[in-house]
Amino acid sequence: MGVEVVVDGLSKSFGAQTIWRDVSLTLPPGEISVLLGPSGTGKSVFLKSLVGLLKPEQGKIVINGVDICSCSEKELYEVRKLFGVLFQDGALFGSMNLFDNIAFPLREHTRKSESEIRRLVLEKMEMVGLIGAEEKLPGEISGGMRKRAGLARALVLDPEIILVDEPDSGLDPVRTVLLNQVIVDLNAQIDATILIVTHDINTARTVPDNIGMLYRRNLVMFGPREVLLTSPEPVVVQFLNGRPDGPIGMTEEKDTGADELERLSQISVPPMVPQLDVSPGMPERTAVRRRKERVLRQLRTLSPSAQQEIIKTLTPEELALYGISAPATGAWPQQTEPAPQAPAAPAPAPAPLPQSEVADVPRQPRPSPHPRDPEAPPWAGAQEQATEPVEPARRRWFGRKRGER
Ligand SMILES: Nc1ncnc2c1ncn2[C@@H]1O[C@H](COP(=O)(O)OP(=O)(O)OP(=O)(O)O)[C@@H](O)[C@H]1O
Repeated sequence: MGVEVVVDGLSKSFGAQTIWRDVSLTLPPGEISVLLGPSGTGKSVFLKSLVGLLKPEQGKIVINGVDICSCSEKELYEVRKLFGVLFQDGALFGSMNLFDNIAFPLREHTRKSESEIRRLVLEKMEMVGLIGAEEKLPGEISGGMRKRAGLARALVLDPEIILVDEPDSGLDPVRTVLLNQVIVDLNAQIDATILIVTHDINTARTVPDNIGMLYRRNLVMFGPREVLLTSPEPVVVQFLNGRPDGPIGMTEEKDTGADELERLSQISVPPMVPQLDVSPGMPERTAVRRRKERVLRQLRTLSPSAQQEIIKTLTPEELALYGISAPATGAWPQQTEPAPQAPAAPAPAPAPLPQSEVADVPRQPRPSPHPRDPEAPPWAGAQEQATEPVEPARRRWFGRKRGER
């Protein structure tokens, strides 16, 4: 299984330009996560920081117990072996055929025999559907094939963490969906921890287990996909609807008028769509089961709308197993804490949760479109207000507090 990546209080600047500050998140092992954000918010800088190509000024990135922000070069070299990276353009050598491009890391970093290299390269080419294209040069194939070749090369050293920078860039919507399917199938086969940076709304809605968003030098949120995909935060609503009006402008520093925010608060988030399933014949994604257990343990800490979406996906057996009662109108599911461990023998299944009851649960109140503090980002006030009814203790739907695991 892939390894966990713990990012804690990370800040990165270039000279006087702060790219992002105090970013904390955990990429759960073996799960697929997506990082969204408008152009220029530092998503690529974040990926490069994760592999140690850029050094953040503050914070930690802990992988297998090693903080790669403060470790020795030797330790960093070892940790880097865990990564496979697919860059935006595939980063293929134009003068090498696909076979040699994909074999390159094996020839550079291992002492494997040519016959073993051949076996491994063909295995990865098969995984991404490129068998038969071994002799092609990068310039002779489509953008989608180049991406898949880049992915095969990222896979060839059997990484436990795969970083994918804008897999959709330069691809038409169909090729993007096909590449997304390859990534989901790969996750099922090798169970690697995957982080995808993308602008593509469809990718964000259908591929990941978890989603985060960078905006105005902050990580707005990071958590189970249901949290962001049902969030009424103006920046999220604008992004997911691809609208010109809202806090995101052509320049990052755009000031959003109260009228514009008010208008945006009337627009609903698009309904959730199911995650991409694995292709027929592929193994199941074990990450799905692990994620479900993890998310159910933190269910009561999530936004009501996210809870509602998660509960909709549960079978009656799972509702019984996790002690989640069907939400009566106006009430949220009650769950005893600490979250229950799965009992040895499942309790008898209750009657199925009536769909009408799930649908009737009121959505969380829309936050005020007016931020409390003119310096604070637009979601800052909204988050506190919306969290209040869920639990008296301090709520965090998105991300983690510093030091929180
Ligand atoms: N090596 C560098 N030196 C100085 N500034 C840099 C460097 N790398 C990135 N930047 C700056 O960091 C900011 C964020 O860049 P980055 O490429 O990470 O954004 P992004 O969110 O990935 O954008 P896009 O979605 O358009 O690819 C930009 O202003 C960019 O100019």
